[in-house]
Amino acid sequence: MNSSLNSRSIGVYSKLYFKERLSCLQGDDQMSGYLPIAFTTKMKSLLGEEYDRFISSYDDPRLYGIRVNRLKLNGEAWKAISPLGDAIRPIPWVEDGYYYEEGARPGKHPHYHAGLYYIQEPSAMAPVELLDVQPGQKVLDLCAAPGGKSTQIAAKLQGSGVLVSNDNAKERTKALAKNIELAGVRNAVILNEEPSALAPAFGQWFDRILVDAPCSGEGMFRKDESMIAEWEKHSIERCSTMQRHILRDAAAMLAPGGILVYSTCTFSPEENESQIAELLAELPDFEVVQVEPLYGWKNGQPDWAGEAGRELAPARLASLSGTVRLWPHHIEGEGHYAAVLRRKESDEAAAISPDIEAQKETRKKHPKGNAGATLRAAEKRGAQGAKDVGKLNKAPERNNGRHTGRGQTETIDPSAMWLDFVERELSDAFEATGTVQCFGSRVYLQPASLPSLDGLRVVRAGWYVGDAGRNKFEPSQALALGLRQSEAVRSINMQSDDPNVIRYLKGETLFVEAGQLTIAQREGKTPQPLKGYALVCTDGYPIGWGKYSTDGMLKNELPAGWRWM
Ligand SMILES: C[S@@+](CC[C@H](N)C(=O)[O-])C[C@H]1O[C@@H](n2cnc3c(N)ncnc32)[C@H](O)[C@@H]1O
Repeated sequence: MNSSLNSRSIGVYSKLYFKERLSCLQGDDQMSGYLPIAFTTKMKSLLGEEYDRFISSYDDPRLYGIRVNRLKLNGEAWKAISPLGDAIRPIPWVEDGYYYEEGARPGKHPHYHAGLYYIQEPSAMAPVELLDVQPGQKVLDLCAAPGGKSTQIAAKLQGSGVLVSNDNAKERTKALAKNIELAGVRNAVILNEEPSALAPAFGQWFDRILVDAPCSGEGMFRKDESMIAEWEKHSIERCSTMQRHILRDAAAMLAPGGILVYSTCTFSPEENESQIAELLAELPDFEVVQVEPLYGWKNGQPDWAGEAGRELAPARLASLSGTVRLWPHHIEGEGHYAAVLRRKESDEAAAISPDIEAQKETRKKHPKGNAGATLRAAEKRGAQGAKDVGKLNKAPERNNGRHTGRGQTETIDPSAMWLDFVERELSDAFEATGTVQCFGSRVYLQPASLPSLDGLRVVRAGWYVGDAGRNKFEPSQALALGLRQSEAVRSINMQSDDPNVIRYLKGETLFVEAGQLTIAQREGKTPQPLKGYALVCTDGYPIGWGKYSTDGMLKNELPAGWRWM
């Protein structure tokens, strides 16, 4: 790589260059004319004669993608009920991913509010496809907000196993939680932590880890012009330092034989091949799993790995060609990079001769990224075994006492109230998995076998099913969206083009004939009265709760933050 174009020179890039027109471009509206000169100069040097094709792709219209949520239905079933069904094309690298046309506005359809799909840039769907997630596995999505890839992972898990979704930005975890709940995920835990805090808590616990790293975002310039302005703020050098630390902590949590996918939406080699080369030099028990560059994807570039690459044995350096680059001039999608890494099984690791010298050198240079130390701490903690998550110290217990009227206080047990709700309001089809965990009056179903979350910042300790405050159990929106229609005792279904659906989504009260309610029959139990919670559905998929009263009124229980805007 040309040394005059390293990350330091990018730092010198000045705002004066921003939006300056490149002399070679014609036409006033061309986006390529607004790219930072430091960026285009560097790309020219990297791409050589391919550069012209690359840069003209910035003047192509941006692409729009949608991924059908296979936790709820598959692509064929969705196409059969969706007005978008005829106007979409499959994205070749993702099951049930589709391109849709600009102006289709899938976010403004009731199916969006039922969590039937996630709107996601087509290339951004690639990393999870490479992660090879299988039902039952323990999966960590380390940089997860706003949750596109977490919801994709959850669909691969099909409700079994555990998804731990983490992001260190508190504000962004709100969108993460909402998207996971909208998708109807039952087996996720959402955390708001630095990776260095997670590694000691989990040890080598995960079968699969996704590091969708914060990056300089060069691959998103066409999709989102604001990324160009962000580019200077998140300089390549700053990003690559962050990535190095995140990747080391992630590596410390991968089980032997496990797979870690590292991905970015940027082109800079410092954030891509160099990161992987450094990791390979430092951790001899990690290897690159070769990805076949199908669909117009291109090989990673070992010769772009820079200094880190020179420290690697030739075969390990060459293995970087098995990482992939998604170029906007070769595929219908934005720019991405992905590397699939595997941690060798313990017996394989013992047999390899580590690049010891390279490892020592790298540790000297990046003392904070010392995965070995983190790992030792993690192993120590792992040996303590799982503790009762009820001791989690982030959600202080509220006073759940209530007066009995006899001068005594009776303690309300939120978990008993949940079980009572299950008994009364959910049908025989409902099968709860996980353990009931209560934090204050909030009740969660937590995936079994999770290590202790003590001391961690927990956003959701599992599937948030409801709140037992105010002397009654109120089912959550997350419960509604995670259920199937048949799992509720009472439900009402409306076609998505029924104006009452939008009225409901806007928070209005509906009037419903008793005959429109579906009441589930339960074996050996007296039939439920018409009055009570009803799961409101569109085209057979839940969108929230209503409370039915016998005068035909369906009181709207949709929380304000979930309403149609
Ligand atoms: C590329 S975005 C992730 C997009 C997400 N995977 C998705 O598909 O919706 C990178 C994320 O990394 C988060 N992040 C930045 N530094 C982090 C760190 N040290 N630990 C964990 N997350 C971090 C950012 O807040 C941001 O949400």
